[in-house]
Amino acid sequence: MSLDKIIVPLDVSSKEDAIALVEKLPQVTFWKVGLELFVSCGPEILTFLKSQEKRIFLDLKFHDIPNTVAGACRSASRYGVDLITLHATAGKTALKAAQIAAEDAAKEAGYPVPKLIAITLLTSLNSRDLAFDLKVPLELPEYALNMALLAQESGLAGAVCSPQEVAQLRQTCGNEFLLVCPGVRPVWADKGDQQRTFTPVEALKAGANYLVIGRPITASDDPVKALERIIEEIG
Ligand SMILES: O=c1ccn([C@@H]2O[C@H](COP(=O)(O)O)[C@@H](O)[C@H]2O)c(=O)[nH]1
Repeated sequence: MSLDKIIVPLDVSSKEDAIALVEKLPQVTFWKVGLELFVSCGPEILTFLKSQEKRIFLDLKFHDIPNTVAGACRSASRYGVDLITLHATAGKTALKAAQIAAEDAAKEAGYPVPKLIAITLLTSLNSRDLAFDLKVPLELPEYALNMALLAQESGLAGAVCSPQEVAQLRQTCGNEFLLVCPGVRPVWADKGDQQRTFTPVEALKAGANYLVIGRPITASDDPVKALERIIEEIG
């Protein structure tokens, strides 16, 4: 069912606002907790989501030295979350250490091992940003693919990529590799700061496992209708 493929970010600044959104959209089973909410209310929001039997994408995008990234993934894996993000640019040693730490911690806590997924290149960046600001001498699709392969070679379950790169990553990384796509915009929605977008239908056709769709739903005057419209479009 298409609703199972949609992850909605709780990009709000308080636990009360987050709970109100979860209650407004009871049909959503998979929620994303990102930096804004986690920094303001901490793990309490994870406890709430677990109590509602929701799946949790903990999107804190860890990026640090191997010992620190592994420690963060160890702590995060004790909450029983389903997905955790870290930046592929932390490097192979950090990604491998994070995977081992997550496996050990989840087992100790009695939870299934969360899937670690690596950020390839933020969907708010375009080719110009990559070439001129970040001074990366690779074409954007090649860079994103290299980051995904780095994650795969390090034993991670998947990657976060723009829907525009998902077909290439799916072809190279195979069907078992999880591809989670933010930067998804129905034609009627504002793109905001997202640079590399596809519609929900295009992203799923290209091979995405999950679509992260935030503001088109959560910033809409009627989030319930906006979600229904997206589900209808996906069919
Ligand atoms: O490359 C990335 C990685 C993460 N995100 C996160 O996804 C959502 C997208 O929200 P929208 O409102 O649909 O733009 C947001 O929480 C980001 O932190 C991303 O956009 N791109």
